[in-house]
Amino acid sequence: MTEEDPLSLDRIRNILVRLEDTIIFNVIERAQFAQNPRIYERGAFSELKELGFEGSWLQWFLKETESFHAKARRYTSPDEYPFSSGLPKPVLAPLDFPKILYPNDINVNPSILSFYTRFFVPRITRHKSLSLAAFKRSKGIIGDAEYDDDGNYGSAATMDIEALQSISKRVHYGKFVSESKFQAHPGDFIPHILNRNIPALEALITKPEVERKLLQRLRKKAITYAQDFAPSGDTITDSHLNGSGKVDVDGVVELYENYIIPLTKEVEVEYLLHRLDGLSEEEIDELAKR
Ligand SMILES: C=C(O[C@@H]1C=C(C(=O)O)C=C[C@H]1O)C(=O)O
Repeated sequence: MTEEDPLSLDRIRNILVRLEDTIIFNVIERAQFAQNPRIYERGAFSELKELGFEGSWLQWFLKETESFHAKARRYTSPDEYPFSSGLPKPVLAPLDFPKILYPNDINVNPSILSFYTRFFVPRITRHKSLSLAAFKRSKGIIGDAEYDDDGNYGSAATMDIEALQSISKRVHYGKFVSESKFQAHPGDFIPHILNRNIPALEALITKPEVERKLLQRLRKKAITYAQDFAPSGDTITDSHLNGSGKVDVDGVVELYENYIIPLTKEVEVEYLLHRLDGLSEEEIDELAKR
């Protein structure tokens, strides 16, 4: 609310760079626990059914957490999106945010939640799940009981929520990126919006060099953050190389390359497809001349 130019593309990109650190550290924190697949299964906890909640442990954690955040007006901010529906109204009047984004109801959190629980959590917790299985075997526990579950349901779900919220913020920032690019060259976008030419819009918003540099920077960050720095200042262990690092470096890079970046671009294009909704032909012509 205090930025001179809230739609500066450089400023928006700097926010995306900072969110890389947040996402990596949230992934490191989640990777300290086993997969605990039970917390993602709907109806797996009879205790929740007795409370009248039919979803998964994580969905219950999300609903309870986001209900409080909704009362505290978190979701009146244009860069915060809930995963749950049916949330209570804020107890405070919404802040008078400047109207930076064009009105829209784009929320891709259902896709983020599905990808995160089905593909990403098993990937980043693999190391911890395997070491847990080895420990259980040493105690004579074999078969399915060896794997995946260390009972840290509350800690794992808490870390999941932090990771999901940071990924959601990052992906939905695609709206600010799109508004910035649209306002810089509306005439480039308008014909393709009117023709709903999605490939042309994708080509206009895609910046391969920005993506290439991002993935390079991300790998360096993940390797650095994954290292265990000896307390006495001895040589740094290359734990990320022998697989015992605090984070799956390839997993973080692939998360961005195969999911976060493509989904961000889907949000950018979806936002553009609705950027002219409700405008008259004269208003669109005026925009095209700018
Ligand atoms: C976010 C932008 O738009 C696109 C998406 C990117 C991403 O998700 O990291 C990077 C570059 C672009 O292809 C941008 O131009 O900065």
